[in-house]
Amino acid sequence: MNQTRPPIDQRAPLLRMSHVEKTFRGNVVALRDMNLAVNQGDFVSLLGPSGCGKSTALRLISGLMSPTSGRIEWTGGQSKDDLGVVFQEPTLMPWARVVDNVWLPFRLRGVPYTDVKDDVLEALRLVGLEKFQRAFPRELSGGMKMRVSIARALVTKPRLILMDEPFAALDEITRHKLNNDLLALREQIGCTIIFVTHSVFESVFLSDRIVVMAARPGRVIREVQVTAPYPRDEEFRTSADYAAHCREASEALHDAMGEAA
Ligand SMILES: Nc1ncnc2c1ncn2[C@@H]1O[C@H](COP(=O)(O)OP(=O)(O)OP(=O)(O)O)[C@@H](O)[C@H]1O
Repeated sequence: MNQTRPPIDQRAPLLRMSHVEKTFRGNVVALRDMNLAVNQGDFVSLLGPSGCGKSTALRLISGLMSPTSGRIEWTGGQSKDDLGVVFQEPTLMPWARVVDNVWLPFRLRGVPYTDVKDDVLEALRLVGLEKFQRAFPRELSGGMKMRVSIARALVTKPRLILMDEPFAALDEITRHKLNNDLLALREQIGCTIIFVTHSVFESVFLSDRIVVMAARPGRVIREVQVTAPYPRDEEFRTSADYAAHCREASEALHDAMGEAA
């Protein structure tokens, strides 16, 4: 099913971080006065130098950690079905078949496989792996393992998918392919994504909003909107519009690095 997304300035609010601070033991201020509003259907990239708090922001949103101060609020409150998470490593269970890895979020909630078989197979179809449902992770390439991880994140149809540098460890060609496929997937299911990356090129290709962060303390210093329409394909990757957005995001990143103490 293809989803139509409202224009970027007309989307309904989903999540808001207001004046969030996170201080770790030893007085490490990972984030200070972090403000971020995410709306339904957004593809937001968090782009910034190493140590600027991108992963900390994701962990706070996921509820794995609590902020030292400030608020993180979900429209309509948060439930356990609201989040899917994809990490840099696919984190699959090596002893379990693909289909059982994707069933995991349901299994953890005590939902039998037979109740959600259609959802599991649909998630595998969306990532192009329906023929590999009986395979074990060791039989798959790095890109295929990442697709399983993405299928597991979206199988419960979460309101928000968090992706922490999911393609950083993959070769360039696989990464481009997965970037293309992720956008196609988003067109089909209309999900909202927060995507952490170090790569200006990847952030411009994927996102409609790039939130540029600076370090020490981690905070948002600028937002770049990528106004190019979707679907985006190889033609966009070689266009003047893409190059112009990459330049704008690079300059913002350069400023962010200059702002680090
Ligand atoms: N559990 C922790 N205890 C202490 N300090 C931490 C902890 N987690 C993160 N930090 C510190 O907080 C800061 C932000 O870390 P974080 O991993 O969020 O940055 P990042 O932007 O995701 O970095 P990278 O791009 O290198 O993954 C860093 O200075 C890091 O050392």
